[in-house]
Amino acid sequence: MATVNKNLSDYNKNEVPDAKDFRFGIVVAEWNENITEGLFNGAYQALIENQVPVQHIIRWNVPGSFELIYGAKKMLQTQNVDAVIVIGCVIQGETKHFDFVCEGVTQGIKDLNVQTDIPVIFCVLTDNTMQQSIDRSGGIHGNKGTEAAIAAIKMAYIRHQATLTHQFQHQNLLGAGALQIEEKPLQLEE
Ligand SMILES: Nc1c(NC[C@H](O)[C@H](O)[C@H](O)CO)[nH]c(=O)[nH]c1=O
Ligand SMILES: CC(=O)[C@@H](O)COP(=O)(O)O
Repeated sequence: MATVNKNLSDYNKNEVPDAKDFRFGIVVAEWNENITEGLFNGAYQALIENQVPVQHIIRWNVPGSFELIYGAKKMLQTQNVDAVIVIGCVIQGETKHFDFVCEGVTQGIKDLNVQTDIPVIFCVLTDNTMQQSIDRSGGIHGNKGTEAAIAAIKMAYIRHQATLTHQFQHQNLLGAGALQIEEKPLQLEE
């Protein structure tokens, strides 16, 4: 379904888990900041509306969407968060640079989702015109930042439930004697 057939800000609050105990990182690109600020506001308000305390939201800025990858990686490495939202707006210019930035960010954020245990939510507009970006950052098509925040809450909940399930299964196996605990000193990567 294309965005034109769905308002990005629409969501069913009854389907959103309780997010009061979750912590969220938001990395915001400064390129097209008139758009990325609108996306951030949509995400921030959606988190607050779903009981996320303001002190559980960490915001970092980066120069452009390509830097969202490194910013999100360092956020994951250094901050205690349950999900990260990356916010950017890439608009087609005269050259092929648009293609490479969009592909690079998409692949980079995908890689972080594969390589780390914390969900990273892709809130990057890749539009042909500024008007398309305006329409999707609080305009006629709603706010992709809102959509991203709800996705972040749902994915943080899925991660939390999966972790609990794994711990429960592990304890059961230990209790049944099916597992032996081997004490080894933690080896940190150089
Ligand atoms: N043209 C846009 C850019 N370009 C800048 C890159 O994202 C990057 O900062 C630069 O190549 C240095 O590494 N960034 C956007 O976010 N949006 C654009 O429309
Ligand atoms: C996505 C970009 O980097 C692009 O907006 C830059 O514009 P141009 O392709 O005209 O250099």
